[in-house]
Amino acid sequence: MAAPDGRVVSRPQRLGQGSGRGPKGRGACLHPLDSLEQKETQEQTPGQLDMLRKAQEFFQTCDAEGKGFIARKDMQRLHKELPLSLEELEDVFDALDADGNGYLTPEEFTAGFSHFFFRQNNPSQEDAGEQVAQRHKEKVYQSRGNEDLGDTGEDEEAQFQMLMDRLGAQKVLEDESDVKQLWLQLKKDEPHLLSNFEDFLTRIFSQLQEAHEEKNELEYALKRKIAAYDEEIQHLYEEMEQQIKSEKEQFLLKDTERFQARSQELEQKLLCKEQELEQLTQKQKRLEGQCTALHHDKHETKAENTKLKLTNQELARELERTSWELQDAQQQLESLQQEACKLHQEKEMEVYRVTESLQREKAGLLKQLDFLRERNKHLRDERDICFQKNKAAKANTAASRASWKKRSGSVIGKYVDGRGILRSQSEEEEEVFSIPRRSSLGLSGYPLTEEEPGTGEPGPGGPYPRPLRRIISIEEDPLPQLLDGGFEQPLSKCPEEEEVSDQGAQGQIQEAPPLKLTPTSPRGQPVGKEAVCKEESSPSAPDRLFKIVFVGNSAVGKTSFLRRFCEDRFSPGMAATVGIDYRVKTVNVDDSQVALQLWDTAGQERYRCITQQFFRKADGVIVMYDLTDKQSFLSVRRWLSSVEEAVGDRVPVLLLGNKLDNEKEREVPRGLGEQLAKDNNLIFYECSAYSGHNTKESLLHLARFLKEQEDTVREDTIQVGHPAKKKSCCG
Ligand SMILES: Nc1nc2c(ncn2[C@@H]2O[C@H](COP(=O)(O)OP(=O)(O)OP(=O)(O)O)[C@@H](O)[C@H]2O)c(=O)[nH]1
Ligand SMILES: [Ca+2]
Ligand SMILES: [Mg+2]
Repeated sequence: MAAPDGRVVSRPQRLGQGSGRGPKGRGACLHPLDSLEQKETQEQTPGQLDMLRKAQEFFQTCDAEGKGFIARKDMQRLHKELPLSLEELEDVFDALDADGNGYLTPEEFTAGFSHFFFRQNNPSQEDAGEQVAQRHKEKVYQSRGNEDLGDTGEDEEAQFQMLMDRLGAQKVLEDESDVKQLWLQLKKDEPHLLSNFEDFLTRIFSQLQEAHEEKNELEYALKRKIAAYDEEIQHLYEEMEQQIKSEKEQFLLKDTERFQARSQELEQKLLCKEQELEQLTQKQKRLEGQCTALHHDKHETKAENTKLKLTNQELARELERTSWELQDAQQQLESLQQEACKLHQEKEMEVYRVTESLQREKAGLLKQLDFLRERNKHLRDERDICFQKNKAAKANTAASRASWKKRSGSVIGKYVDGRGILRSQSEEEEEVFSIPRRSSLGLSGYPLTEEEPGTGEPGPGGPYPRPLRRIISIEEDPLPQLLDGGFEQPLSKCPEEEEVSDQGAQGQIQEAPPLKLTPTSPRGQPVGKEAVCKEESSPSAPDRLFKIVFVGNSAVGKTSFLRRFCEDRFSPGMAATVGIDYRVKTVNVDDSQVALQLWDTAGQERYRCITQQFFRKADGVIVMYDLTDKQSFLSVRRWLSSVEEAVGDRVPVLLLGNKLDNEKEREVPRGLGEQLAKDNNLIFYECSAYSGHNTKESLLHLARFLKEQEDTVREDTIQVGHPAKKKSCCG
């Protein structure tokens, strides 16, 4: 080991000696050498390391500037220091520049150093150097074989490794074993061929090296290309990324915009909804408030209701109690009213009686007075005549006197019942009628037949007993004595009148035929004051009497009408009727005498209850209204119902519209009266008491109707024995 070490070491020493600048350049380039050293330490043997160190020193000498590589001019600078020409240095550089790129890396330099160094030292005898080396090698092998066989193998191994290193086989050969075996074989068997083999190997490896480097270059180019491609791809990728990013951004922008628009829209909607919600909430709150208020009200109302109910119940109880009390009170009141009414009626009747009596008395007295005056005059005349006439006429005068006594009895019986007035009227009258005067009360038209039975005086109506003084009502016949069989001489046959008639003084009164007795008739024959009615006095006594009641409002003209009918005259400014009055009038109806007892009632309200009582026994009723006074017409219905109330509908009714003469002031059209009459089945006339229009016609119509009705009843009673039906009076 020492020998190869020494030899290998010697060559660098020489080189170092030759250059003499080893230590100087050594410190200039440490770094690449350090890396080399490390590598070499791992792979190279110590001899090789030594040589490598030498090579490195030389490399640093060449690379004076410490660039890390040696350029061609660096090598040419060694021309002065080395015993080599410029061309030779050029050749060395070219030989060392294995990859031919124009500069030498430390690896290239180190690899080619040894070989070239030896050839440099022996440029003319290259083979000789090789031979020397060969010999040296052989010597090494021999010494090894001789000294230690084990050491020989190792040496050979080292030699081979060196060769391999020199050739740079590690870079191109993976398995060195075949080459090694062949080398060993050749060394053993043909050592002279070894150098050839080594040359061959050198060439091979050099070519291989070249190929390898080419490959590396290609690889490098490829790598660069790949890098470029990669770069391009990267670029493209980046571009694409950029594009994608921008697209994405654009999309995002659009999306965002859309989203924003949408969100704005939604926000708007939300706002709207929120407002609506707010409104609704407010509404709800309001409603809730109302609800609460209502609830509260309801409660209050309920409470109030309950209270009211209780109050109501209390009130109802009170009402019931009160109504009971009221009923009691009413009953009491009713009884009191009835009592009062009764009292009132009694009082009224009393008043009426008194009034009537007074009136009648007055009227009777007046009439009596008239009559007596007449009689007085007549008697005076008679007396004068008597005195003047001779005695021959005396008998005649006596007869006349007897006759007077008899008539005057009847006549005075009618009018006079011993009235004191007569005396006061005239002394002569008193002389003539020396009758005791009595006061008498009665209705007007009452035939005053009352007479003291004890009076010796042959008074009027002498033969009858004097009846009790009383009020005549329609229910009683006012002249019963006249209808008596005992009464033989009716008023109409009064000798006075006869005489007057004879004498032609009055001339109007006709002698009535002898009274016919009609026992079948329930009615007496009336001889009322109006029987003296001159014009209407019928030739014969009436064979029937009808009582007719006259009603109607005050001032419609009832009294005027009766006056017109009975006396055929009209006096304006009549006083209102007081109580009740009556007149009798005999009329001729279909050849029979009918006496009409006409009851004139007072229309004033206060006499109504009296009037009412007169309906009951009436045969007919006349209801009168004033056709110039609407109110009187409107009252007709009330009058009709009063009549109906008292007698039902069995009595015929004559409806009269009076004052036809005053057409200007008419207020009730004729049609209304007609309609009312038609509706109530009445006889109807419009008349005038003033002009006398329709006064007789209307009453005759009623009288005829009553007569016919009575005839029918009579016939029915006799023939069939059934009650007759009421005839319709109108039409
Ligand atoms: N123009 C005119 N006036 C009349 C007529 N009939 C009566 N009068 C007047 O009417 C007024 C009342 O007449 P009366 O006959 O007293 O009336 P009454 O219906 O009897 O009245 P009471 O007795 O109160 O019920 C008097 O002034 C009459 O002159 C008539 O036909 N024509
Ligand atoms: Ca090179
Ligand atoms: Mg009257």
